[in-house]
Parts: sequence; structure tokens; C-alpha cells
Amino acid sequence: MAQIDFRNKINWHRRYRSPQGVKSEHEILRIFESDRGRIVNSPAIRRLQQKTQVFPLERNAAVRTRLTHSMEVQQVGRYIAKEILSRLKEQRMLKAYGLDELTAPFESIVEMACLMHDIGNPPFGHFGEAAINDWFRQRLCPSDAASQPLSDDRCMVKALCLREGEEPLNDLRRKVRQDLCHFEGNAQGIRLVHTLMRMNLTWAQVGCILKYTRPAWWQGEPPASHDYLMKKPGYYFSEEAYIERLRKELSLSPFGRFPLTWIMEAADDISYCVADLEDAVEKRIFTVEELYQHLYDAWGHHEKGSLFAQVVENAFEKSRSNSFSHSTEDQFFMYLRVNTLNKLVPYAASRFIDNLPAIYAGEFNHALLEDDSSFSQLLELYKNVAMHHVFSHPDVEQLELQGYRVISGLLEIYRPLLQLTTEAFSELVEKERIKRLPIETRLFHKLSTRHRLAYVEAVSKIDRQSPSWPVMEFYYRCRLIQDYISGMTDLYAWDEYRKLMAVE
Ligand SMILES: Nc1nc2c(ncn2[C@H]2C[C@H](O)[C@@H](COP(=O)(O)OP(=O)(O)OP(=O)(O)O)O2)c(=O)[nH]1
Ligand SMILES: [Mg+2]
Repeated sequence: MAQIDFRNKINWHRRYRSPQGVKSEHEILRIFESDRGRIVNSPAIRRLQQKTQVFPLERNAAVRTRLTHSMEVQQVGRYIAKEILSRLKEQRMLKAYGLDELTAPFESIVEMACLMHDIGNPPFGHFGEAAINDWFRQRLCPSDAASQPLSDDRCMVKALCLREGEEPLNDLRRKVRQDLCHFEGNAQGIRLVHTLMRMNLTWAQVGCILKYTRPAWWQGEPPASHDYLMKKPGYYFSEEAYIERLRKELSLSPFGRFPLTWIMEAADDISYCVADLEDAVEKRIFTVEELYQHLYDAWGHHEKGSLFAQVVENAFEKSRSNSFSHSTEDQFFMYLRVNTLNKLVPYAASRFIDNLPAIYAGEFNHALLEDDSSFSQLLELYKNVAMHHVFSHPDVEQLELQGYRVISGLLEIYRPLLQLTTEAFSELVEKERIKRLPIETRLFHKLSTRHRLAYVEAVSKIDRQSPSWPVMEFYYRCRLIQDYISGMTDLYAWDEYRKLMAVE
């Protein structure tokens, strides 16, 4: 394995107009401060304030949104990063790992990746994702393209149907059909940061949000050595060349991950597991007493001094013993959060350090908090109780079904744009108004300029005489629709849907 030297990973260059030459510690710090400014001031971050964490369309402002959740993840990520760096300092390993002048960028990259980690999530979270994928799957049937050209290929788009004897083109058709049916929040995040918002962040900062390393067009099982890292799609065909360059810039192996990404992932896991339970109490899905009982029952085996006793039981007892100054609920969650962090953060830090060679190489095929320790068991406990008692609550499921319906409905409304021929759509893009296409013209005007420009730029690079032109044009047109709909906030999607369905 390569020698650990973080100077080869914390690459402060940018894709465009990159700083050049040798940089001092101070100058490198400034580059990462610039990344922070670009991220914090981005409208995509602000949109997270109206996106679902667990409860769609929530009016109670004390319940978390994706934005308030992301701020908490940022704080936990910073805590883990500091813990790792302090330990390495005590072990006098900072210099050996090339980190002695890079501790501040290390922390900053983790923090900002945490703040951005959900930036590509569509409205209504996983239900929005499922709605997009189901809708495209029903029309493109990627499974029919998996083998030879079929006479009964159910794909509704002519340009994407496989044809005898058109082999290289058929491969492209397979790839496109697969890719478009694997919309994923993390992959959309990469697209947003690079292609749509053109934030031009440092390579290291983007590398840190590449959570999964499977291309969206991947078919079949991922290799066992990378089955965790390739659990979900991490980037699209449209960003293939960019990711290839990113890999070179960060010395990443083909399906390897950037080392600091494991910290972002652990911070997310630690944050949401307690927060989701707290939100459920705020929403009166259960009381603290009922929650405690659920946790107690689900833990099963109770032994004196267990992690459950140290964290959950301790929080419960403390919150009852001094309930005069605050509400029991606030007290319970304060202690539960503090106890949980005090156990899980040091554990995540030691897992990172103990597995540093594999993590540095990008090949550690697990989450930091995924092993058979009691620490991972505690995290699982919180998630299981949330799964059984919160996500499955009738009100939550009702709203999720509505969210699914809204996203499918919006796709249906915009379908006329996908039904135009390549020639007709190209004419519409060029002239922006075509008399014989009144509906398509009006739908086209509703798309955001940023997304339209990304489409125009992508198709401008394709040779219109090449046989792949209609395939690629249609690909980018679908991306355009997915960009537009996934970029909406929950509330915006809801309002748009009602307006366009003319129900008010
Ligand atoms: N309402 C609802 N929320 C859910 C459900 N499953 C998970 N959640 C919540 C729990 C967490 O607050 C949050 C999990 O975050 P993400 O949606 O980003 O997924 P996760 O981080 O697990 O996966 P990722 O690796 O980022 O794709 O979503 C569900 O079925 N319904
Ligand atoms: Mg996530």
C-alpha cells in the first residue's frame, strides 16, 4: 500500500482558474476559506431549509429540515475531525502523515462536506427518488436492454431501443437507459456542485462528497471487495469525465473513496439517529417515556454497565432527577445526545486511525460505525426504533405517498417535452417559442435558466452528424427534467403540482 501522505490527498487545485505554484500554509488555508464562502452562500444550501429530513411539509419550525440537520452533521464532523487530529498529534504522527500543516484544511473539508452532504436530495427524500426512478423505469425499461435487441422491447423512446447490428451504439443505449433510471441524491449532489452550480470547488472538497463510487449506469453486482462503497450510485454518465479527472487529482483507485468521506458519513449517522427520535417526540408520535420503553425493549439483553445503561438509561434517569428547570423532554435529549456523542465520536475516531492504511487507500469497505461493537449496536438501536415507530407512523406514510404522487405528477406534466423529436426540441431550445407547440413552449419556459444552460452546453459538444446524437440529446433532455424537478423544494413542488393540476 502507498505510504500515507495527506499532501497527496488534500489537493487545493480547482478545475477552472486554479491557483498555481507552491503555496504556503497560510495561502492554502485561504483557498479553503474561499471554498467555505462558495458553499455557505450557495442557493442550493439555502434550499435545504425547505426539504424533508423525515417529516414532509412540516410547519413546526422546531422539527428538523435538511438544513438544520446538515448544520448538526457539520458540528459532529468537526468534532470527529478534531478528535482524530488531536490523537495523531499526541502520537506525534501528524508530520509522518503529511498533516502537520494541513490540520485546518482537514477540518474545513470535513465540515463543508457535512454541510453539503444532502445537497442533491430531491423533494420528499427517498420517496422523491423512488418516484423519479419508477417513472423513468416504466418508460425506458432498462432490464429489456440488458441483453440482445428484443422485438418486444418495452422502451417507449425509439432512439433508445436496441437494434440488430448497431453494437457500439447499443452499448450507449444500454448505458443511458440504466443511468436515467438510477437517480440518486448523492450523484445529483456531484452534478449540482460541478455541472449545474459551477461552484468550482477544490478537488479535495468535491472528493469528500463522493460518498458512493458506483457509476449510475453500472449493471450487475459490484465486486465483493467494494460492495459497501458501491452500495448505491454515486455519479452519473454526464459527470463521467469529470469524475475520472477527480480520481487522478486525488490519486483514487477505480472504485476507491476519498479518505475524509468516512468522517462525513459517520457524522451523518450519529446526528440523524438521535435527532429523528427527538423530532418524533416534538411531533408527539411518542412521549419520552414511551420512547425509552421502545429503546429498552429493542436493546434486548440488559447487563449492568452496558453501553445502553451508560448512554440511554443514564440520560433517562438524569432527566427525571432534575426536571425543575427544563422540560423533561429537553433534558432527556440533551443528555442522550451528549452521552451518545461522547461514546460514538471517540469510537469513530479510533476506527479511522486503526484502519488508516485502508482508508487512505480508499478501500475500507465499511462505514466507521458498522461493525460488531456495542457502539454500532447502539446506532442500530436508534435506527430500528425510528424505522418501526416513526417512519411507519400513518401520518408520515400518508405524506410520503402524497410526495410520491406530487413528483410522479410533475414528471407527467412535463412529459410533452420528452415526447418531442430531437429536431423539434432543438428548434424549441433555439427559438424559445414555437407556435405549433403551445404547451411545450410554455413548459419549456418554466424550466430554470441554470438547468437549460447546462443542457445547451452539454449538447453543444456532441457532433450532430454522429449516430449517437439522438441518444445523447435525449439523455441530456431527461437530465434537464430530472435536474429541474429534483432541484425543487418540497413546498415548491407541492405548489407547482397543485397549480398545474388546476386544483386551485
Ligand atoms: N420519513 C422517512 N424518513 C426516512 C426513511 N428512511 C430514512 N429516513 C430518514 C432517516 C434520516 O433522517 C434520513 C437518512 O438520510 P438519507 O435520506 O440521506 O439516507 P442515508 O443517509 O441513510 O443514505 P445515503 O447513504 O445518504 O444515501 O432519512 C423513511 O422511510 N421515511
Ligand atoms: Mg444522506
